[in-house]
Amino acid sequence: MNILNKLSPQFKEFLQEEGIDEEIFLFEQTLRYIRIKPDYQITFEQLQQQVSNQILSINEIPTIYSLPADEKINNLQLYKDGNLYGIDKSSAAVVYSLDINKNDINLLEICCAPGAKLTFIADLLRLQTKEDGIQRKVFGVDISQNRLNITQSIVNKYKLEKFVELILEDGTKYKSEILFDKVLIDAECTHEGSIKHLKKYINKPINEKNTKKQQKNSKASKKQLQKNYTNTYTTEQTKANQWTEEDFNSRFLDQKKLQQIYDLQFSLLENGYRLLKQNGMLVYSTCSFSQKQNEDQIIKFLEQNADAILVNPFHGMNQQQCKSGKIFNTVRFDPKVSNTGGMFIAKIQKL
Ligand SMILES: C[S@@+](CC[C@H](N)C(=O)[O-])C[C@H]1O[C@@H](n2cnc3c(N)ncnc32)[C@H](O)[C@@H]1O
Repeated sequence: MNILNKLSPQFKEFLQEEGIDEEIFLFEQTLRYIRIKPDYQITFEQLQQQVSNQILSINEIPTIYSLPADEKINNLQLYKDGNLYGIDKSSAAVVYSLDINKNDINLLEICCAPGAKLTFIADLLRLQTKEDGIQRKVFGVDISQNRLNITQSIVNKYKLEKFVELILEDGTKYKSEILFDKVLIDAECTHEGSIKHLKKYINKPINEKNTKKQQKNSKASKKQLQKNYTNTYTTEQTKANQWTEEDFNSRFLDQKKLQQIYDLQFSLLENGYRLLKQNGMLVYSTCSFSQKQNEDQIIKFLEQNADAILVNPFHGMNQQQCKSGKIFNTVRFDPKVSNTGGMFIAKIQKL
């Protein structure tokens, strides 16, 4: 059955209002992506033998490879030993756009869990430290304890503890005594760019979408969240990517909740920028296709911050596989063009 027929009229309305082409949901991603630890010594022939004979090198981003979408990685020895990670190419590109180099000592990622980008950043810092002995760190802030627990276990698995500090905090309020060389804000968003995940939800029969157990969990975790935080609009289920119907509706269809997310994104941007050193770089990314959550946020931010300028996120990277955003110097990964999940990337320099 055509998946477009399964989208609810309200969801279609959301897509229309946000200027998102619903045909995007017809796209089937045929590739998945992996990352090899940057200093792990392995030849391409060995990767073909140990991972898949269909592995391909992604030339634009070092250490990233593609596999057919249905290849599993969990049983691979390289994965078990902590030398191989699963990461979408669009997420790897977000880290690549930070252009991490020897001058970067302290980095900050706000909205860091479950840590796909954070562990990539930490690996690149570890590599620099291996060369010159100078200790470096990425500070990861997230509002969800559950998701930070998952992040910590990934950090431990990949032995990156010395290069990562995790902080349970609202990213709009986080304060620090140091300013950061680079800041990544991988902002909470409506997530409809994660098409693979959204399709799983849309394809579920309606009675599976909102089981009693999920409803109960959802209520319990909502209470917990209300106890801990005041400004979040998501439940622990959505944060663990196990959406209930209620989560789905509130994420896309409730105008008040949508406004809350726009406000949250802008406050994250403001706070991240406040924590950035002069001449430092801030990258803002979301996995939403929505202009209101992407370009509009950046335009408003630039209007209010005279010392902020937009710079090209891809210092020399071949941009054939992604599209320009709706304003100059921003980038969009459009699944139909890039064979990845959706992603928006903007890079701002503080003059
Ligand atoms: C898109 S996910 C981040 C993915 C992550 N950067 C990665 O690459 O694995 C968004 C995250 O924002 C977090 N979040 C939501 N509201 C927040 C807030 N006010 N402060 C900090 N984190 C928040 C959520 O808990 C969630 O983990």
